[in-house]
Amino acid sequence: MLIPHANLCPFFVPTPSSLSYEDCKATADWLLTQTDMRPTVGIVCGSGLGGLADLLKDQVAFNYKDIPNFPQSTGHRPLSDPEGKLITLPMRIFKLLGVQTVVITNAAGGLNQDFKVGDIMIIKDHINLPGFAGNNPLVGPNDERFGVRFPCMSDAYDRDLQQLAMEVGQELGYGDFLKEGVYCVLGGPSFETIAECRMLHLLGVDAVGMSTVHEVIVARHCGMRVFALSLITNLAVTDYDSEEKANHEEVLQAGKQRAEQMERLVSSVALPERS
Ligand SMILES: O=P(O)(O)O[C@@H]1C[C@H](O)[C@@H](CO)O1
Ligand code: HPA
Repeated sequence: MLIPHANLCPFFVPTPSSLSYEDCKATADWLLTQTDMRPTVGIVCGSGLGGLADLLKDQVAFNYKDIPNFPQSTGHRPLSDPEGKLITLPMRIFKLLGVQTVVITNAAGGLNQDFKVGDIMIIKDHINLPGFAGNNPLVGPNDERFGVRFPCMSDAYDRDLQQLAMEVGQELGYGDFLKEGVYCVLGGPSFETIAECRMLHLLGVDAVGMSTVHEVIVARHCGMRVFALSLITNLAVTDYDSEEKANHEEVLQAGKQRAEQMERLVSSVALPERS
């Protein structure tokens, strides 16, 4: 199953009703009545990377508005938008559909000095910076039917899938632009200041973005394997003399230029029967 993802809403505070087991089960059960397909891989597409959907054969597509309890739209939300509470709901629906592996892609700004625009970074770990201030999607009552109260995150990103992606990437001839690193999420929607980029660099962050981490936390909470890639669409500005300015058009453009390779890598790692 494949969906586009929403940005992190920094003031996201889940309420029991927004994430109840019963809501998710009703949604999953409805989807299962609509198709004989039983997905084992769930894919969340990042900015400019929606072309992954075209790789799927025998597609069954649903309008979000027709799916019970499903967020009506995703994408860029103002901080106060209450629908932002629902960004991780699809992970729990994936789980109840039988999905075992979640693949997430995103666009990100490169902080590692060795990174170039167009590099693909296999995410090996993350920093949930908003989480330091209590912004964690698991805040609130815990439903043990999804997972434990205090889930481990030291194994958030599946190491076997990371290694497989490195090997497959080398075989595909992607060695020059395939990297690995730590992704840090910020709330957005504004891009970072120069001082913020410098701070993130000092913290050991390789790429910065506005998504993915909350989905990863919820996916791991309910026991799915996670594989995630960042496309480096721009280089974060750390120099006050620089004329560079991050902008969304540049992000989308870089996404288009590397879309084919991203799609091939994802399909080779997660959907080997399709590649
Ligand atoms: O793939 P995502 O949505 O994480 O992409 C980044 C964050 C913003 O949505 C957008 C900014 O240009 O790109
Ligand atoms: N910062 C945050 N999010 C991003 C960036 C960035 O530089 N590029 C793409 N998404």
